[in-house]
Amino acid sequence: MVFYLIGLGLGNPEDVTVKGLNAIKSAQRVYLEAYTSILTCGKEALEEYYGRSIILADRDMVEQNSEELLRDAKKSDVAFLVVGDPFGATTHSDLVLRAVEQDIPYRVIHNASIMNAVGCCGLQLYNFGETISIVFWTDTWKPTSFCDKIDENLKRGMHTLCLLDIKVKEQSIENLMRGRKVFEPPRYMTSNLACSQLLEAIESKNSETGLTKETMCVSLAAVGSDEQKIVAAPLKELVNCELGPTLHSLIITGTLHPMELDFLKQFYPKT
Ligand SMILES: C[S@@+](CC[C@H](N)C(=O)[O-])C[C@H]1O[C@@H](n2cnc3c(N)ncnc32)[C@H](O)[C@@H]1O
Repeated sequence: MVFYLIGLGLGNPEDVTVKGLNAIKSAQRVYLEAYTSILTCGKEALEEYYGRSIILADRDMVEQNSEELLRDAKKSDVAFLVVGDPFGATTHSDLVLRAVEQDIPYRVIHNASIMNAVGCCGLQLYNFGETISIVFWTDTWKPTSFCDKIDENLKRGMHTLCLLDIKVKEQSIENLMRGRKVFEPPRYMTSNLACSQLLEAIESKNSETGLTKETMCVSLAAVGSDEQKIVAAPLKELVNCELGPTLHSLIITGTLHPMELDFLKQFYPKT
């Protein structure tokens, strides 16, 4: 039988493909990968639309306990659902390799990913350089290495897609030390926080080259859903723009083609 990796797309339960839905309906067990991305509609809305109950698969289950996931996949179909595309940003290659090792046939059913849906702001996908991740800073840990990657992209005139950190099933140091299995509420980084970390990073680097507070950036919220919102402004202004519900992504623009610029104008903040 088959281990299916099925992309759900980005917006609503209806974004699943017909092929994906058929595989979900025929699978004996259905898992939802629940730590690299989310659909804001929640698991219940998916269950209702698919007519199937869904088991949430956290990072531990996928990375440490894949036997459970792949259990019986030789005898019956198992579906592993991933928001976006199963190979968009987080590739889940490990899981596929474990299925291959166990001689379990697998099939991938693709869908839209944030990696290509960002084209909705009018920037050409061809003009993007390396994608980066911006992580939540702490009081004592403020990595700025992503600035070098942004500068590398800027030198070549390329745009930079910044994926923003997601923290689920985090434990406070205190609970961890006491061995208590109590988890913090999930956190999804907003574009405002990403912009403010970037501004602080620029200041700490004290450099006038590459990324500056004047650089034109684009924030995208809830792409693909009815709440989708896009705002384009210089970094120093974008930090204060309200985007609405997460998930958010941020783009630092490189050299803008006149048509890209024209397209972006519709997303300038209304004054
Ligand atoms: C690991 S990546 C997503 C991988 C997913 N498999 C895909 O193909 O889209 C997760 C990050 O992508 C961005 N993202 C995902 N969905 C988004 C959406 N609908 N709107 C804006 N940003 C999104 C956020 O920055 C989020 O933290």
